[in-house]
Amino acid sequence: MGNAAEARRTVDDDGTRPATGRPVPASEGASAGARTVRLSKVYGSGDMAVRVLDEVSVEFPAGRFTAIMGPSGAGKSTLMHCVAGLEAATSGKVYVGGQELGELSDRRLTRLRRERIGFVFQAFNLLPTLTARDNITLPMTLAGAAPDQEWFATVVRVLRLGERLTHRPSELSGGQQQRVALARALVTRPQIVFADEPTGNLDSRTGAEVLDLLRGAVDDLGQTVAMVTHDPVAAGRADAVVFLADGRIVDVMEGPTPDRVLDRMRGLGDRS
Ligand SMILES: Nc1ncnc2c1ncn2[C@@H]1O[C@H](COP(=O)(O)OP(=O)(O)OP(=O)(O)O)[C@@H](O)[C@H]1O
Repeated sequence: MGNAAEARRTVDDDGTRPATGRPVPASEGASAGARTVRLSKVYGSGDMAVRVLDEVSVEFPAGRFTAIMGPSGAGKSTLMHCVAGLEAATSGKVYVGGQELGELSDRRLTRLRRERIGFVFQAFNLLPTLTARDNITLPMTLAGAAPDQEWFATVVRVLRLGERLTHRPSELSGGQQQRVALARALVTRPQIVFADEPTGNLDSRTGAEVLDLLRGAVDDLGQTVAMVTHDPVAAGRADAVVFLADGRIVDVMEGPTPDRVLDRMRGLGDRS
């Protein structure tokens, strides 16, 4: 049996067990980076209701790099936003670590987002008046917490930002700005880092560098990463690819390669 077929077997028919790139022992659920159980998201109501996510059960295992792919409009960004606590589920559950997001007050949810989730967006969202160092430590400053100096030094070393800490974003190249954005996402040691099309706006060399960084964050720092992408080459750097179509998980591919990802996407009717 091929990897993909084997991976598919891990999805329960009734969807109650999260789809994942590998079988998950029952005891491991609580240590998962993040997972959803029968997550649905409906926008609008009545005749205008659109079911964007339909009972999605998926896991982003701790210490692994998972890509999310699917045709345009499949619900990838919505899934990411729900798991990151940026949007509320219509039904079903979302867990970050062992914490179910639906149980949290707005205040605690904001805190969890700030302390336990890292974001890397296409636009780097750096503050132009702050130095690289202050941009990186911004989440801690907002939380009134002091950065763990040893961890800060590790992140800065791995991302090769040591010489750049006093520079402002306008004094940095695109790739350097992206590294600062990634450092900011990592500095709180989040449970999971979400990357939304992190290579979308970049030339191929800088894009490859960003993928190296995400891969390195997983391999060298033990980080958990979930990345939405349209790019089979980017998805090929992940440990597993979760395929969404029409708001449902249709496949999970272990050990993806760009060719296999491209084939699968064609099978889903994607021509992009
Ligand atoms: N706030 C909203 N209100 C109503 N419909 C929405 C809203 N946000 C998203 N949608 C719809 O939900 C569907 C899924 O959107 P989503 O952005 O999650 O897809 P995607 O897979 O990320 O697409 P793309 O690859 O094009 O970015 C789309 O049909 C979109 O129009």
